[in-house]
Amino acid sequence: MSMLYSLKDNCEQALRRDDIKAIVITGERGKFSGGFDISAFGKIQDKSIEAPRPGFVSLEILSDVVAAAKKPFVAAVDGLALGGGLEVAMACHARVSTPYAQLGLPELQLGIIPGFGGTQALPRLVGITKALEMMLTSKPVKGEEALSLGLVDAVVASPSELISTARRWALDILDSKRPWIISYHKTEKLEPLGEAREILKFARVQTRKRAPNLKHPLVCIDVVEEGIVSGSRAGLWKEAEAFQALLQSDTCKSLVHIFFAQRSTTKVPGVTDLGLKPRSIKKVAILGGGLMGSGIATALILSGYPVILKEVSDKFLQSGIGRVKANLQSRVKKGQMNQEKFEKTISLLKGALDYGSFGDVDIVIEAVIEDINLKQNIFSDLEKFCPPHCILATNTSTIDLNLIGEKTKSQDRIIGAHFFSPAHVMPLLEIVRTQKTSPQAIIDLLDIGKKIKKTPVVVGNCTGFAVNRIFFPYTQAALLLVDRGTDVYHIDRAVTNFGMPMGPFRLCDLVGFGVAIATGGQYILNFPERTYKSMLIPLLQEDKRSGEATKRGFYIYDEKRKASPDPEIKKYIQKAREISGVAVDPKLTKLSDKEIVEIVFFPVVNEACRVLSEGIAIKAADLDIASVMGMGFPPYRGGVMFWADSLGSKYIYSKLDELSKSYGDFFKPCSYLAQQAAKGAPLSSSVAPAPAKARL
Ligand SMILES: C[C@H](O)CC(=O)SCCNC(=O)CCNC(=O)[C@H](O)C(C)(C)COP(=O)(O)OP(=O)(O)OC[C@H]1O[C@@H](n2cnc3c(N)ncnc32)[C@H](O)[C@@H]1OP(=O)(O)O
Repeated sequence: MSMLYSLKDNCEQALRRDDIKAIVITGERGKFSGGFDISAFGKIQDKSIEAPRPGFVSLEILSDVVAAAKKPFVAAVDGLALGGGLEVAMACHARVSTPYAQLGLPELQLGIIPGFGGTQALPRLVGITKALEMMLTSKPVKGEEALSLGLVDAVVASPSELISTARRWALDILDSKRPWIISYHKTEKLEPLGEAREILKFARVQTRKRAPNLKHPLVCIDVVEEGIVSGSRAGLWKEAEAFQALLQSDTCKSLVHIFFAQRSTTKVPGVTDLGLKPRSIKKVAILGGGLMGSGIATALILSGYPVILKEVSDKFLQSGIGRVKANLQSRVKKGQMNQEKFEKTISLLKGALDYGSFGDVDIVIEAVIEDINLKQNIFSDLEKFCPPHCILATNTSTIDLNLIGEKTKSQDRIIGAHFFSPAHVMPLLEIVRTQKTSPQAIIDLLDIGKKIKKTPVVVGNCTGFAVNRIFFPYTQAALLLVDRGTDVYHIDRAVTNFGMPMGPFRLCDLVGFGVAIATGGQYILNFPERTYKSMLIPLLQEDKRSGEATKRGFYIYDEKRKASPDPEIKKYIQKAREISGVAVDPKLTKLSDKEIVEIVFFPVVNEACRVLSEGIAIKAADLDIASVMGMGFPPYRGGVMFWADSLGSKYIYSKLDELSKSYGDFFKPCSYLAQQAAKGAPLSSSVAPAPAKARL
């Protein structure tokens, strides 16, 4: 906040001083500004600091001091100019940037709208369509594009020329050699009113479709409209008031939590605080060219890692390489990659049918089928053929790492690198450590994760690790409901309306029942007391309905992969009930959406509590990130634990307790949840790590 006051003081002082003719605003160390201090949001929300009065920055400083100044202001932009940073730059009379500068208004991803005049200045500089696109997607533009859009006035070839060019530009404005432009008064880029209204209407329709649960993108559109219809001064007022109101919203609180939670996943006590440096990884080997292996290979070569892809036969190898090529081709088709980059990237991939070229690999990632014996043999081979420093990683999604490494003496370099399918697209990387995994191996994998642009979450070793373990009860609860009378499609609708990308049954179809049954087997083995055994999936599977790949599962699929409900499903449900001896419960046939969401997600919360209290997850915020990035839990609800805390541990405990009395131990609240509820404490309070022997 003090930064804003000093900006005002410095500007006013510069305007008073006779020896200053013009002002250049720039940033330090190659960065203009990342915007308003997001950590202050929480302090404003809990009232430990006072929010600046509405309009203090946008009207009193940027509009009335900077834009209205009698001396020219020019922004010299290098590196990032985001949010409030870009808004300061847009208040200036011109902007000069470097080619690599990134300019954007990403406030919407924090649940707010630009609050320092951005909703008014940006449409006037780049037109309404582009301004809305930049704000609604939160995506920045680079120097050259900013120049072609009119967001900056000049791009210098190198950062060394930035300040001198900006100074010259400011003096040229003073000497009337260049125009003196007040962004808020510019109108020529604004589309005529009728057209503007059409653009805004279209944007509203799209926004409602894309984010039906979110209000703030619509508020942003309203505020832009106010400026177009009633002038930028009115727009600035409306923006200031809306900004203050949105700052207090649950959506903003949740998204700010996600922002910091995402950045805190790389801070692992006892690992990242030891002063270790990541070792250089020059060569990676991947075992298995299936869906996962080829996705991982794609992610790695896209970030410049040379990769050897090993398969058991030439046929499998060629199809693995083919999959990687197809992944890259899809980028070429979307215009995200040119042919030259394609050739360069694919040249980093080499195929292998034996371990001959493994003598100098720095990390191996095993991605073969989930077969314990096979994995054990592979790891003992790896120990023979790879150098002693080589990290031995497995992409298993459920199997205990201690079992996988049982036949080796390399337990310190065995680690889990659990990617999510499709691995080159999904942002999460679950890094699994055992009691023996060395901190250096974790540091190296964290570094690879950062380079391939994944968000890593470091977790302990157990069946299902963190993500799969907490989401297993999700499908289980849904099956329990269906067995007792709730409609399959109502469950999927309720869960999708809540904000998940798809409901549990549509997800099952997508993943395929083979995987669901295999994972289920692991759970029955390891957590028998809380695994719900429905016959529905095995019955469907028996009838060759295995999900989307077979065009039939809980839904039926047309040629374009469009899913439609299938009335036939009732037949299977009836049969499943008969086999299990389960009766329809009339209460469960008419549940509200809210009740469905609670019954499906509270067991997820319960399992997340176990994962946390057993020390599998380091902190609750990691589970929030795991749920958002691994399963698509809506980020604007803050992740599974944050959402649970917004409802309260007491409430969740009482609901689960009630459900367990009617429907069994599947719902039984775990001791950590019971203990937090008894204290009335949040579930995300820090927990003392479980004793080492409790961890696998
Ligand atoms: C009124 C206005 O309209 C309101 C606003 O301006 S809201 C703010 C708008 N700005 C943003 O949303 C930008 C948010 N920041 C980012 O997107 C990214 O941090 C970035 C692109 C600036 C840099 O990314 P990257 O180089 O990967 O570094 P990253 O790890 O994210 O950030 C470095 C550190 O700066 C912190 N940080 C970055 N931007 C911050 C901000 N605006 N406020 C507070 N802290 C910030 C991060 O939390 C992180 O802290 P840590 O080292 O303690 O974990």
